[in-house]
Amino acid sequence: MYEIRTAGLKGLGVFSKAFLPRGTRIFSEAPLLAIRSGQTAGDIYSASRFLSPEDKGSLLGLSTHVTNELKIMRWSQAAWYTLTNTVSEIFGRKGRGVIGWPNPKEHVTVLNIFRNNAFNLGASSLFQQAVFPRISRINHSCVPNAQGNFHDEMGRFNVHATRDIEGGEEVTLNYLQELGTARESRQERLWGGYGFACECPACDLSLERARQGEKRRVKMHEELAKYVEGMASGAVLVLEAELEAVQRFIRLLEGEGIAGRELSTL
Ligand SMILES: C[S@@+](CC[C@H](N)C(=O)[O-])C[C@H]1O[C@@H](n2cnc3c(N)ncnc32)[C@H](O)[C@@H]1O
Repeated sequence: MYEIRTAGLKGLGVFSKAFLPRGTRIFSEAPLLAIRSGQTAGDIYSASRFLSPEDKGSLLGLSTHVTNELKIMRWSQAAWYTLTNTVSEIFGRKGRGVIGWPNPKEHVTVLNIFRNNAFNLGASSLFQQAVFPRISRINHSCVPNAQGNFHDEMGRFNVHATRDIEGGEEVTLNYLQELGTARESRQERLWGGYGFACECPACDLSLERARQGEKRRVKMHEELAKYVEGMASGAVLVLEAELEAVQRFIRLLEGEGIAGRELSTL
C-alpha cells in the first residue's frame, strides 16, 4: 500500500504505492514508546531501557534533528537522571544487571529521537505522546492528506486517508494541534518544535494556491478574533454570527482540501 523512501530534504517519508481512496486505513500501529500525561523526560528514557533489542534498534533508527539549545537542555536532563538513578541502583532500589547502568549519551539520543518523532495523541487518550516504528516516518504538511487517531481499546494509532491519494503521492499528517492558523505561527511552531521550515503547498508562497489560501486564513482569523473579542466584552451572543463564523471556517478547510476530525467537529 505504501513505501518508505527518501523525501528529499525532509529525510525519509511515506509514499503510496497505488491509488488510496479517501477513508483507507493506511496504518494501524501500536506505540514503540509512549508516555502518559504528567510523565517527564526521565520517564521516556526509563521506558526505553526496557525495550527489547529489536524495538530499541527500531527506536534508535528513527530520525533526529536538534538545535544547540535543546542539546544543552537534554544533556542536563540526562546528567541529572544518571546521577539520581545510579545512586538509587547502587543502593539496591533497582536491579543492576537487569537493564544496565543509565547511559547519558544514549539518554540524550533517546530524548532527541522521541521529541522529533512523537505524535500528540490527544488529551482524552490513554497516552499523551508516542513514537511508532513506521508512522513516525510520515512527514508534516499544513494541508495533510491523512489523519491519525489513537484507538484506546485497540491500543493502536490508526492513520486514514482524509482525501483520495494518488499512487506515488507522499502521505502527510499535520503535526500541529490546530489547522487553519496563519503561516507565520505555523512556521514558528514547526521550527521551535521540530527544527524545520515547512515548504508544503500551503507554506510555499511562490505558489498562487499558497498566497490565496494565506489571504483567506488571515481574513478568517481576523473575523474570528473580532467575534471572540465581542463575546469576551459581554456582547450578546448572536447565534447567526456564530453560525456564520463556523461556516466560514468549514469553507476555508474545504477550500484547502482539509478534512478529518476538525472539520467534523466544526
Ligand atoms: C516524524 S519525523 C518524519 C520522518 C523523517 N523525515 C525521517 O526521515 O524519519 C519528523 C522530522 O521529519 C522532517 N520533516 C517532517 N516534515 C517536514 C517538512 N514538511 N519539511 C521539512 N522537514 C520535515 C523534520 O526533520 C522533522 O523533524
